[in-house]
Amino acid sequence: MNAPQPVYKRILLKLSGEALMGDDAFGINRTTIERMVTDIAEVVRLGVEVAVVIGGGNIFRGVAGGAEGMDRATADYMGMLATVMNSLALADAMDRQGLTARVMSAIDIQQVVEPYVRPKALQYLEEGKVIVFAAGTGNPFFTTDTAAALRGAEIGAQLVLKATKVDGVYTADPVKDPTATRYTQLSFDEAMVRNLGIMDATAFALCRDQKLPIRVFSINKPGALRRVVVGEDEGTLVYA
Ligand SMILES: Nc1ncnc2c1ncn2[C@@H]1O[C@H](COP(=O)(O)OP(=O)(O)O)[C@@H](O)[C@H]1O
Ligand SMILES: O=c1ccn([C@@H]2O[C@H](COP(=O)(O)OP(=O)(O)O)[C@@H](O)[C@H]2O)c(=O)[nH]1
Repeated sequence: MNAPQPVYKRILLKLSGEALMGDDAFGINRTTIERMVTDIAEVVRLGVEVAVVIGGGNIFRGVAGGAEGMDRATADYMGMLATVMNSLALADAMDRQGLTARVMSAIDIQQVVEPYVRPKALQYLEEGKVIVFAAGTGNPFFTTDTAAALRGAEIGAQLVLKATKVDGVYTADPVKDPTATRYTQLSFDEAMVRNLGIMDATAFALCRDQKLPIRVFSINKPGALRRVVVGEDEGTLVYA
């Protein structure tokens, strides 16, 4: 029997910063990042064009305790810099596994990474390189989930994949409410009306307006990314 073929040509993968910690209390866990890259390499080798947006919650978050008493915009810029660090680590791990990765930053930091230039990003994707979008949207008061929606729409991705600690969207936060049940699929309107905390409303609204579906799935489930890419039922689909 032939191996299943990908149903998407181009995807935008959002990796939670916190997931990079693995079981550590802070920072980047080597085994975890290598496992994530192995999963990404598998779908790249299926011929899928992959762009990644990575969060920064494992290092710094503008709204977290460590930022209490700080100016919000300043704290958010620190959060964006945290995503640059994660992006460098991720791209390095990709290069070590034989992928060609390019980091593009939404804020100017040219000695470290190249700036985000849309035509250049499209060219890299066509060449089979993996892009890591750093520094979120480049604006305070936003999140990397919104950056994933924005970049996903800009590069013409067919799907945004949100890889996170939970295995889908639940009726309530499953970490806090053990009676919560998982949706197989739901509409953006439903997700927003029910105020489901899995993603912020800005990200949901942008994807809804652009008719860009999102699939939420577990980052800890080996092979889950490949299953999503070949169209198997995995996690939760949020659709317009
Ligand atoms: N309705 C919900 N369904 C699933 N997860 C939810 C829901 N509401 C809140 N969450 C929380 O959202 C988190 C996933 O978002 P993510 O951005 O990856 O995490 P973080 O913000 O911690 O980096 C999950 O760990 C989960 O606890
Ligand atoms: O467009 C953006 C993206 C991120 N951030 C800041 O960067 C932090 C880390 O990103 P995020 O919380 O989205 O990471 P994740 O939850 O995925 O780990 C956020 O808390 C914000 O402070 C920001 O200001 N603008």
